[in-house]
Amino acid sequence: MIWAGVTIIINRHGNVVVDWKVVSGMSKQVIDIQNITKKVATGGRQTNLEILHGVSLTANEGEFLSIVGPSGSGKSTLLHCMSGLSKPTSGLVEVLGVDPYKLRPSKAATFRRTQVGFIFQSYNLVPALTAFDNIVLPLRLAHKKFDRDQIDQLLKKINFNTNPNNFIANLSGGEQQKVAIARVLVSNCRVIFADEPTGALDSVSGKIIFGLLRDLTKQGVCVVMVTHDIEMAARTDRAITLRDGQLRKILTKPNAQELFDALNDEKK
Ligand SMILES: Nc1ncnc2c1ncn2[C@@H]1O[C@H](COP(=O)(O)OP(=O)(O)OP(=O)(O)O)[C@@H](O)[C@H]1O
Repeated sequence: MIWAGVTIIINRHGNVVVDWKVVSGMSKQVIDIQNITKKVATGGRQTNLEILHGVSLTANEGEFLSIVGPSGSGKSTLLHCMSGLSKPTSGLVEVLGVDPYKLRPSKAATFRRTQVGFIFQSYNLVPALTAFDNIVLPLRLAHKKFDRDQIDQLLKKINFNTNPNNFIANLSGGEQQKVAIARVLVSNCRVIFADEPTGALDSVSGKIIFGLLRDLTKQGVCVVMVTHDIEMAARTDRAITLRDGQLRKILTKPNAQELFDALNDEKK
């Protein structure tokens, strides 16, 4: 059904999915996932656990999208499937017009290095390198030039108040998270997937990081962020709620109360 420029889809679980692809005057669609499921093998038994049950979603350039939901609802799994890191069991994924699961390994590596950025819950830093070398690693791999002063300025901006020549093991959790964020901020990618990017940060640093991600969206970058922080999700353009591996609600320009109610309703 197409209504007022928006496609409304009822998926096989009876959930309403809003497809913004055709909204008039909106910017270009950069993420399109259709009806994805994800099953994983569990334990020693030959049984599969289905974590995602037919999730469909699109996002546009310059859009800040948040994914909220209770622990274990499938947020990280969805982000990994969307971003090309974990192939869904079924369904379609397109990022920047490309199905990342159909790329040859070398092309997939280039795509991940140059077009999309990831801020992982577990930071995914290289322990044998310093903070600075971790930040510039993707740039070096892509043979891109970088300006040391600009990186130092960025580190100052995000309150990274320790020596960037320190090795990762000698940094606090929050400092490691800032390194992971800085690595993505300098990469000039067009889509950023962030899994609880401010989870280990003090509230001032969290606000600064959110502001920097918001600035990137103003330059056309699409940011997809998993978060437990309702106040932060309330400052994104669109929030989706997930429960038991299903997309439940899509809230455009949500406010904190709406989000709280949406998550609380799900518990009833
Ligand atoms: N490889 C796996 N094998 C077995 N179970 C898994 C696997 N990956 C995820 N799960 C389970 O799937 C569910 C969803 O996990 P996921 O990490 O996506 O949830 P989440 O919403 O991101 O949780 P949180 O908010 O706690 O980070 C959880 O119950 C988790 O234990």
